[in-house]
Amino acid sequence: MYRLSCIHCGAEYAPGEIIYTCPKCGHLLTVEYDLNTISVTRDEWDRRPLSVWRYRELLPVTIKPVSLQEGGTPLYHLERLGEELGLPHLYAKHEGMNPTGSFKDRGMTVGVSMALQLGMKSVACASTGNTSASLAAYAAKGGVPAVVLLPAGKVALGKVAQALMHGAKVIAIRDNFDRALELVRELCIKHGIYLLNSVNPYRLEGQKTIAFEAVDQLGDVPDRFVLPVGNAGNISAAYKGLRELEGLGFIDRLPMMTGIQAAGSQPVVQAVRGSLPEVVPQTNPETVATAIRIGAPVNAEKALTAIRATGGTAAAVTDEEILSMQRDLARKEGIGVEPASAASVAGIKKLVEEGAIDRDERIVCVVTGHLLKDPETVIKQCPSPIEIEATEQALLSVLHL
Ligand SMILES: Cc1ncc(COP(=O)(O)O)c(C=O)c1O
Ligand SMILES: N[C@@H](CCOP(=O)(O)O)C(=O)O
Repeated sequence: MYRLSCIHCGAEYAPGEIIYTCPKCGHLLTVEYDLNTISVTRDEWDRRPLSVWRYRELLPVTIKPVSLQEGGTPLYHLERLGEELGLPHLYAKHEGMNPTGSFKDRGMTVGVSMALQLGMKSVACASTGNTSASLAAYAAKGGVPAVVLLPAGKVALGKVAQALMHGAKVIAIRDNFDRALELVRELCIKHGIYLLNSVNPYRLEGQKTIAFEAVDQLGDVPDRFVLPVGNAGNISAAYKGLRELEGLGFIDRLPMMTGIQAAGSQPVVQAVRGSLPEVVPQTNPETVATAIRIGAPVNAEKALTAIRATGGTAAAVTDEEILSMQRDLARKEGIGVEPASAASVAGIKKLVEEGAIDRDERIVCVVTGHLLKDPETVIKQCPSPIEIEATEQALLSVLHL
């Protein structure tokens, strides 16, 4: 049993209402379960395969879900990087291993299922790339048409390719992501299209399962949970999920929620570090990590609560620090991620250098999207392949043998 409730004024709404913010005060909504009526045990969950749907008692979907087998992603112990940083308990949860290569699939399996459950006939989103790739795939699976709005020229190649190939109507606007989101919100409200950005509280329900899985894989609550922050939905979702586990008595403490942004796009970091009551939007965000090139995060209010209520923190990393960590993850750990994803681990490195982290902490960094999402940024950082004549002599010569 669940209802929608406003995170600000507490007004409650029936689950079937197609609303994204509180009609009374305009603030964000959340899905609230009556935890007393949830009778599942941790043992029951443990007997099911690791996946978003292992946790179905804490998800709002009552129909057969639109699924591409999302979740169940690996949790890697970063042994080499951890040793270099003096962090023996450093882990990465590789969300790039989801069906379309990012954590968005956890949200979309729930979001597109809810679209069908609520009788919606079409779906839409604005995107820096991954949301559109995921929505396009899940809409295809669910048999609903999808419209996606992208900031022209600022979306990584792999993501555009996915949205196009899965058959979404792809529209590139001559402005940034924040404007695309404003436009698509208006479009959806005026034309009865189901909005599947993270302002949709049901979509975030799927994303909270990243934290559930991490706790199950680690066998305990990490001391710190680190996420790259763009629109700030993921950090909010993870915190909400962990609160629910606490409410059910499955865990007895919360990790320090830690958000990492790019130096050129860091409104949440500025609010946290400046102890501001709310996030001040940034008008011209810029970073090589295009996935988190977002100046006006819609979930800022939820994210600030997550960070502040858990004694967490936020940090900004430069593009060079992001790319350097992308290379380190690839070359020292064999983990291929896109730039925004490397930001979480780069942020931990920075916090270690600042002396802000206890080295014995058990730290889970969420690495959010796959290396192949943004091949152009990869190619720019690497030497070209060595082209030779097809002879043994030429081969031995370039190998200095
Ligand atoms: C790869 C990647 N990492 C991180 C983020 C940031 O997540 P959020 O917007 O939930 O803060 C996004 C998109 O939002 C993303 O695509
Ligand atoms: N990085 C995101 C930006 C949109 O965020 P959302 O969580 O509100 O959908 C993307 O991949 O588009």
